[in-house]
Amino acid sequence: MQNVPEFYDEGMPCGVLTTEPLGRVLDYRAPEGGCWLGAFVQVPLGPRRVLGVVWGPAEGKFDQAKLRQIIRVLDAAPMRTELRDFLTRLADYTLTQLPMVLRLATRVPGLADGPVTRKLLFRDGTLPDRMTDARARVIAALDEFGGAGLAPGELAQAAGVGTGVVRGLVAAGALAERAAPRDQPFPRLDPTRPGPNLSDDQARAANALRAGRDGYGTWLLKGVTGSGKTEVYLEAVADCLRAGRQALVLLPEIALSAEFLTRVEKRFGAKPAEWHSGVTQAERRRLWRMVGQGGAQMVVGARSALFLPFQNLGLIVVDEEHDTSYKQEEGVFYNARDMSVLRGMLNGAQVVLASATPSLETWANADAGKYTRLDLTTRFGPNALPDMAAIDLRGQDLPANRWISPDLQSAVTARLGLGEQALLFLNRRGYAPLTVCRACGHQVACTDCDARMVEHRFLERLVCHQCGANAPIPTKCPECGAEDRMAPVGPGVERLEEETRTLWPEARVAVLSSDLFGSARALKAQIEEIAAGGADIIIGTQIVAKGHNFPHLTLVGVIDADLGLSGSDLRAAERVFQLTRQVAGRAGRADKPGRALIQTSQPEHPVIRAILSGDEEAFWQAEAEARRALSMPPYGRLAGIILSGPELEPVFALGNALAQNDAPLRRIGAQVFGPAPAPIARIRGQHRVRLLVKAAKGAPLQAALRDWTRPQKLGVNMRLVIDIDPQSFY
Ligand SMILES: Nc1ncnc2c1ncn2[C@@H]1O[C@H](COP(=O)(O)OP(=O)(O)OP(=O)(O)O)[C@@H](O)[C@H]1O
Ligand SMILES: [Zn+2]
Repeated sequence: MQNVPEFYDEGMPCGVLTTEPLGRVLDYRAPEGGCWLGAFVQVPLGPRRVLGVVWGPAEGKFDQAKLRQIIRVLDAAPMRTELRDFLTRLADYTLTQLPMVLRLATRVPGLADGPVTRKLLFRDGTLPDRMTDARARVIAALDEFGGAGLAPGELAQAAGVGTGVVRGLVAAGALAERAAPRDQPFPRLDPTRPGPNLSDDQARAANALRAGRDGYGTWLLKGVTGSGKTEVYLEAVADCLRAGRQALVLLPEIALSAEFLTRVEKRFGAKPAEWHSGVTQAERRRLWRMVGQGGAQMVVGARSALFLPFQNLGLIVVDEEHDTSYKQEEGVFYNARDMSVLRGMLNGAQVVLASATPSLETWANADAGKYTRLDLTTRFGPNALPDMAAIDLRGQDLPANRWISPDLQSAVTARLGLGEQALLFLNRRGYAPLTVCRACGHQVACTDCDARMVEHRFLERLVCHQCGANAPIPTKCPECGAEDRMAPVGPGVERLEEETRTLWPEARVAVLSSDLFGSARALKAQIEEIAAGGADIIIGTQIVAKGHNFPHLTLVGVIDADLGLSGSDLRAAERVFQLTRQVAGRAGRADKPGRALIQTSQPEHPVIRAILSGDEEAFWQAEAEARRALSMPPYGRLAGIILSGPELEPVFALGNALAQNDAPLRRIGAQVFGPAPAPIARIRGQHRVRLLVKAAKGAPLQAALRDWTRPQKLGVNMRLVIDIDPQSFY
């Protein structure tokens, strides 16, 4: 964007990108007082007022005399060039309309509100004649906030006193009330505070990051579970803050992680700003404005934090970078991990991808020298990695409807005897994955989806995991009408809990599954209670694998390691490897050694062998070879095409038309596979058909896909979605 005017005087034509799906920039006249390039504005569109951003010069395609005027400039820092470039590049890469992407960057409550002030309390220099403990706490709380004001209620809460104490200080003249902007800066983090003493490995990694902090570069920080990756990247955060720049740390399941916030507070003296769905609207508005003005130094967030309007972003950390939740699979299909690298490049910021079990994509980029790899090979402190062993289920005497083998049972009993915790891992929510009629064999399925209904005994309902529909648990077969012959088949965590309570009636059992808690807050509280020793046996789905520290936990039992292996998914092996090693890595993180027992019917399977041997490099080498041989990602490129609509036939016809008119793809040497019914052929009543496009790594895939799909007309209510670099194939 060269030679673009930075400011538009009143009446000057300029181009505005709105969040309406129009597919182009519209021309308007600059408002009274003019406007900056990048300004957030309100513009008239037909009879409505819509949100937009001043994107550049007017396109000049309209009658300039008839241009309407921008209604007003919103009270927010103009969007910076880097962010506008980022949104444009992301839209091009993901083949999404730019307005859809702009929506991701403006999803904040109260953006259109005018400047709002409220009454806040500030220190007035004097101290009251009569000091009490409570009063001292209030003064200290305000000082800790670094000169910013607080509302009376917030101040009382921060100090842990009643509002009467605060009112008393106002009356005594020690606090003054002043009108101040509603959104106040976040407490200052102090990056000059000394960090912990680092191990040699950690210090080496931290120094390498320090040497590269002055511009763009991507690092893979690969450290075994419990090696202290967090401490290493917090050093990079400290360097970034010292340089006066802002840091962003992306975490999966940030809403569940109080521990991370406490660690930051211990390191820098204040908590970072948080951005995720569990944060109140008022806090989201405050954060969004403050990152734009430099009033927030460090943000911890979910993937959407990548779209925040940072004033001067110097570092992006993607923790647990292999985590599948970084891929958004609705609306705009993007991978926050890959897009972090793009944003880092455009911002001249350092990017750190951290994981014990990196994705093969990242491993390969490090292998090819595009990313710099840093290794932490041992756990921090005296602890070793857990000892791992398989339990061969073929040799175990397991009665019907039982999943805990005798070997695993005695191992758990032994740990409980020592007062330690055990974790049983099963990646299946609910009570039983199938409800089957014993008379006719009928399996209860969702009426709107191609999916079996999952029994949730906690809810006393059958639930569809695709669309969330639910129904009572039938006593009579909906197919043959037989009474009382419906039976649950297979285990889910709720059923495993039942078995656990039978085997260890005295033990305190905690089940961690996202659907068992009414709120993220309740789930977070349960996680903290477990960490404090408030349970003997923990039963969990994949949420337990994500970076938690449970100091009393010394034994991990994986109930069914074969669960993900049979899938035809490109990444099935990689996923099983990552998840199992991550879960195992929860054991023995404090002073007592840990052990992980893996129940499997195929202990000779190469993936199971790789999990047990701990020879991770050999695993990645073998995976890399297999993918290279097939030119599959990361050594080739894929795009998924998902067609859907209320009637199957026109959806399939569209798929066939695409497959037959594949010249634009052939021109770049790409191949198209399909159409085929999607593995889940119907969701919410919509029939789904897939095609898969495969291209060589350097091929101009996006341009070809655009040329290929553009001529096709979609019927009523039909959808065509392109998923670049697909992660799931359902
Ligand atoms: N230099 C250090 N000084 C003191 N304690 C440390 C240090 N490094 C790590 N620790 C402690 O070791 C534990 C593990 O560290 P951390 O959680 O950072 O590991 P990790 O590599 O992120 O693990 P995972 O990948 O399993 O989540 C934590 O309790 C942390 O406080
Ligand atoms: Zn359904």
